[in-house]
Amino acid sequence: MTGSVPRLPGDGEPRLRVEAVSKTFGSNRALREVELDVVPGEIHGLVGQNGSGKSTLAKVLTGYHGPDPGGRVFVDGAPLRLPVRPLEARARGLTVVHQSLGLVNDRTVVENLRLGRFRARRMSRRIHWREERDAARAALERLGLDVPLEVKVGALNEEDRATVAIARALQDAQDGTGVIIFDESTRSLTRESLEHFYKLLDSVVATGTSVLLITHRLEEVLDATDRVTVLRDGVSVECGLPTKGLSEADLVRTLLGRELLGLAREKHTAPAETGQPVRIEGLSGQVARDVDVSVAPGEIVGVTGIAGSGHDEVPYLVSGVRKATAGRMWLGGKELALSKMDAAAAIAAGVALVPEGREREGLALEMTVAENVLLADRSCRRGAMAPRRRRAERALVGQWIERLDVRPPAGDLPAGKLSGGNQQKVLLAKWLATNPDLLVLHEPTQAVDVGARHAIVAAVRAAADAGCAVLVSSSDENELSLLCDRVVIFRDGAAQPDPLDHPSADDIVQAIYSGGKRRLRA
Ligand SMILES: Nc1ncnc2c1ncn2[C@@H]1O[C@H](COP(=O)(O)OP(=O)(O)OP(=O)(O)O)[C@@H](O)[C@H]1O
Repeated sequence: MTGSVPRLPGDGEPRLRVEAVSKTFGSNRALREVELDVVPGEIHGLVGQNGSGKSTLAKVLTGYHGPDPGGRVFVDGAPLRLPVRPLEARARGLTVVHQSLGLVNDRTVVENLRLGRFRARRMSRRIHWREERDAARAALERLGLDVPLEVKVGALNEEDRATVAIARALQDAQDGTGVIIFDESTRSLTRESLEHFYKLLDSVVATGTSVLLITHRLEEVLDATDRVTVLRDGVSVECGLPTKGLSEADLVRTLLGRELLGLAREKHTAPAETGQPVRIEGLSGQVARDVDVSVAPGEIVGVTGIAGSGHDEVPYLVSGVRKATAGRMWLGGKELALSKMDAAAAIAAGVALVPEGREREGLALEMTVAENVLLADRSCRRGAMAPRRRRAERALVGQWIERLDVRPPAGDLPAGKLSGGNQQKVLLAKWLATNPDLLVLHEPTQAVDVGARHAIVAAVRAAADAGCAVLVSSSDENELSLLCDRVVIFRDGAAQPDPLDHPSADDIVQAIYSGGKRRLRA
């Protein structure tokens, strides 16, 4: 099937054609003669395991990385000079929207829309704000939407943020031209704004502009895209496979090159013999109020809700990263006042937090994978003679790399050189290696591929089985269903009574909305 390109929405010249593009970093060949063909007016998925080369391809196409000699890229039939010049790519309508939508929160909507495009007056070099506002308004009008131009982006709701990001990417393309690449941009969108996002994409592709969507959410690929290209170890093993009629199992098989074992589909059951539970009582923060949750050793408890319901505040309040306004926690026979506890005190008490957004929090990107894994491990800093200690450390790092399938499996590589999903695995390894009493996870599998998700689920379950209490805050019902013994639903800051016992993903969505699960595209 490789290379055969069944074209879907529009015929004629592909909007974007990639031929034999390769990229090598040192001894690592991240892309190997990749082929890709995006036709006018389609949403085209690009999927692959962590480290398979998706972001590298997006970065080559927008000029961040120069490719190896030999490849070719065409936009609307005409060749694009390689290495790509970013301004030239933009002028040809090829733009990228990065993870987390790439917005600057403390800038206004008009500044975000026009950043990098401001036209200064010839003599005074001052920005002509009226023209900039007109251009920004026109960009939003193309989507048929109105967002206040002078408001700071950080103050917008998620739907408006998504609108601004798409309008910004769209403004350089004439109607019916151009390709917008979304590099895991839907990762941090909530369930509600995801629906809005896909409606906007439908209106974008209806004009003939095309979309290349990079994502790990396979259900999203099957729901929202017309065709999909699959990268495996830098090779495009499927090019433009129609998604209609494709099952998730087929897609997983193509992506991994093997069947996925059913391990993660089995329910986790907390061991019957447990010690004292971790009890959290009267926890309040900015949104969360008067929350009581208890997690027994060996148990995995999830917290979830719609955006703004307070569940995503819980990990940071119980780990001392944000100060609670009230609340107490009983852990390992000790009582802790959560309004006084800081992060160092939480770590000393046996709490480990794996936050979301690994680039910002938790990983030292310039340090090696091994150094990161060992950074928080209290046992490694003590005792033994240097050579013995070094051997023990090497063995420990090797075990974690193997257990979580970190790729490439090289402890001496700077963490910043790993792909996004592999960084997530290193961050998890770093905290699992501390053998915490309470492991707190926020969106633990957000950036990881389907195979790595299973490795992470298995590692978290193993920690629970060894007696750790696990608290997971997540907006992903599939993840919660795979992991959790119980799930607590949050509404308006309050934890609802009667947690769901071993719920399915649909049970969770239903409990959150008291309604059915909706498809992303009609
Ligand atoms: N700047 C860099 N220097 C060295 N190696 C790199 C660099 N960027 C990426 N790589 C390597 O290139 C390969 C592809 O990485 P890339 O980030 O493109 O993967 P990805 O498919 O986007 O993964 P993920 O889904 O985890 O984001 C990986 O082996 C990665 O370690």
